[in-house]
Amino acid sequence: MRDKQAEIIDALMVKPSIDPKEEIRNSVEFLKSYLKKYPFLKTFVLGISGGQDSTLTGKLAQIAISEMREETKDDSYQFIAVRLPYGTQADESDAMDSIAFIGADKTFRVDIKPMADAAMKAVEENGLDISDFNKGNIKARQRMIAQYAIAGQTSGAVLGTDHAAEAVTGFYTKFGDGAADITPLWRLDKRQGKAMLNELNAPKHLYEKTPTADLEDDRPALPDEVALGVTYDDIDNYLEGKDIDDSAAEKIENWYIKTEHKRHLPITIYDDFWK
Ligand SMILES: NC(=O)c1ccc[n+]([C@@H]2O[C@H](COP(=O)([O-])OP(=O)(O)OC[C@H]3O[C@@H](n4cnc5c(N)ncnc54)[C@H](O)[C@@H]3O)[C@@H](O)[C@H]2O)c1
Ligand SMILES: Nc1ncnc2c1ncn2[C@@H]1O[C@H](COP(=O)(O)O)[C@@H](O)[C@H]1O
Ligand SMILES: O=P(O)(O)OP(=O)(O)O
Ligand SMILES: [Mg+2]
Repeated sequence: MRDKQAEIIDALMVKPSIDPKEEIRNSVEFLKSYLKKYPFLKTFVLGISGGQDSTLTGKLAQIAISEMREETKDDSYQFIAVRLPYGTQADESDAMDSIAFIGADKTFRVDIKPMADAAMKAVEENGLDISDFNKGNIKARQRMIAQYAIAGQTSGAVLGTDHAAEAVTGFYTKFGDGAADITPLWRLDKRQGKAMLNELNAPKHLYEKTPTADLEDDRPALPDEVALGVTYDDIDNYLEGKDIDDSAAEKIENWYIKTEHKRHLPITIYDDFWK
């Protein structure tokens, strides 16, 4: 194994293989133990896009919340699924299938288009042209603003969907979808998440679909693998300690090094990870 590969696997705590049933239970118990530690927290809030990661995170959260309700007889424990389209969303039906599979207690819908467009316009009044790529990150941050507003009103915690196969390349918007209170998938790679959804009898089309951040107007539904220049198969094999092509391994390591700043809180004078 490459030295950097061993370092990354250690940092992201990825296992070479998992028992899906066991990891489902670990995640649910983790979420429940957090609610028990902080009893003022009554809801989990999560954006549901219709993709693999939010489907899995949402299902785990709903199981945890349902068990809490059952065990405590406190009906204020609720899972809140949040639809966050930018105007219309081409794969809206997948998002609705995901919410139906999760069996979400509540579903809210916030169209982020007016607020994202207003933020763009207000910044552009300073003579700056915001690129379509940068606008994509504004959309991701507006989604997180909406989720925190809902959590603030419902004694909630915001869940994030970050997992090892995204964390390794820093493939998320800093303080956008990268901002959350609890990340139940952290440690898992993409195929391990798929195996857990299979175990949970999720509709196959929700975890066999092509992963996309779908943030750009000019390149709708751009596959993550095209944006990254490396496949999730390679990323998963790398994270599971297997040998992959040197060129793919180098790409992954370059992404990891370039995005190190995203895996830390704001840098202070005492930090030295970047030196
Ligand atoms: N999960 C997903 O699929 C998903 C979701 C959202 C975004 N994305 C992708 O993630 C990427 C996000 O773009 P990005 O990474 O350019 O934007 P970003 O906003 O996440 O990070 C860039 C910002 O980080 C800061 N920064 C950059 N280098 C730094 C450094 N060395 N030290 C400290 N701060 C630094 C700067 O403020 C810069 O504007 C895009 O490719 C987008 O498509 C993927
Ligand atoms: N369109 C969306 N509606 C609700 N929630 C969304 C939407 N797009 C993204 N999200 C949330 O952000 C994370 C990260 O998305 P990526 O597809 O990985 O970029 C996603 O899991 C949702 O929670
Ligand atoms: O985060 P999601 O749910 O949108 O999944 P994916 O990243 O696979 O699109
Ligand atoms: Mg997605």
